[in-house]
Amino acid sequence: MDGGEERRKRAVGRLCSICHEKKAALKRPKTLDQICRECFYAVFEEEIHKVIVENNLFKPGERIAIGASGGKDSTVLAYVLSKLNQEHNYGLDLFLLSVDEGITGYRDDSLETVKRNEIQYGLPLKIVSYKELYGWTMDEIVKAIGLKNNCTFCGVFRRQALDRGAALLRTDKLVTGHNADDIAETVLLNILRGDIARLGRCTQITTGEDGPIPRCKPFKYTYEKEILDYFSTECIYSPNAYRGFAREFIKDLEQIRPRAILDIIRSGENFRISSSTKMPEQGTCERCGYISSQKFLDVVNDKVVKVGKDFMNKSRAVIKWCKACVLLDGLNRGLPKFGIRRTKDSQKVGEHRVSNSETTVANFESKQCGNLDF
Ligand SMILES: Nc1ncnc2c1ncn2[C@@H]1O[C@H](COP(=O)(O)OP(=O)(O)OP(=O)(O)O)[C@@H](O)[C@H]1O
Repeated sequence: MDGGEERRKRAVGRLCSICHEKKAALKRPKTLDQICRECFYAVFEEEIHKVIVENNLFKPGERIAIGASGGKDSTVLAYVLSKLNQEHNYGLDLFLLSVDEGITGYRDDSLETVKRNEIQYGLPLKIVSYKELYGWTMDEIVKAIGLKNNCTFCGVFRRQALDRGAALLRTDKLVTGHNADDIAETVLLNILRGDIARLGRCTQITTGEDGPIPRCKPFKYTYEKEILDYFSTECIYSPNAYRGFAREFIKDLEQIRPRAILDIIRSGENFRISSSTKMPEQGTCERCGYISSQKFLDVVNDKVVKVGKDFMNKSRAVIKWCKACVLLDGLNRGLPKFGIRRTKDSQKVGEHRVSNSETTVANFESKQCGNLDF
């Protein structure tokens, strides 16, 4: 093609800026390049491969659980990861891991998608359910607690359920389909909540290396818009989640300036956390015995106890419980708001205190749908 012909085709504004042959089918939000579908698939997969290699996400021989919700992100992740694993000989053993929260009309539908993916991609599937792990479905929890705080239960239980499922599969890592938009939203939410500890963690591509199972986000730099194979299913129990407002805000910013999503992630990455900032404790829950990478709560009869204080001079024993156990205990005792309600005693940002006649819990954070630190 001579220069004049090429310019003419470009002037039409419809030719793929990569192959210069086919009609452009979409405009990439990151680069604003107009490209054809075939080139899009190729660059999309190539970028994920680059992220995996440059960040040393996997080692040959590792067993990897893919958090498979049946939504668009994790479905695309399962497909792309199994493709790249074969094409580039990563040498990974891949598994689909699904958590059934027990949400009728939502997760039961998307689990059908995961079951289809099991067959299509030839990846073994493990499903763990809230009912079998905690004795409650989300439908039952919502009946007990209402719609306001149910996202806290769902987020805390899901996080632990994924860890437990990954342990059952004996996997070395868990990957999730969190994308660039999710991470930008989380950066904003953590800033809005003044949660510096989580802000530091939420932009890391791999987290929890000191916990039960490291988690990776291969889609950290991938725009939601570009994650195709779309199965848009918004959770029926989270219509008003605070995260939704952050999401809308990010979408508005993206309209004005498509790079805004990557810029917010970069801002989060560049925040420096002061060495005096107190980070959440990690360890083993003394109730369920499960290692948790989440913040632990100190529970003492009738006493307000702050995490990290010296307990030697206290007369009664301190029990360290993970968040899932505190929430579950509240549910089982008919106190569904236990571990959630904010009281006027709470003074620090993000510190919630819940009291009843037996127990007092400090430093407990109520969060809306989606963990703020994944
Ligand atoms: N029930 C679940 N079972 C297994 N993994 C899950 C489940 N829910 C969420 N995940 C994992 O966490 C990631 C982020 O979940 P989130 O609920 O934010 O959904 P999302 O951004 O809509 O992603 P998706 O489109 O994959 O559902 C998912 O991509 C998936 O890897």
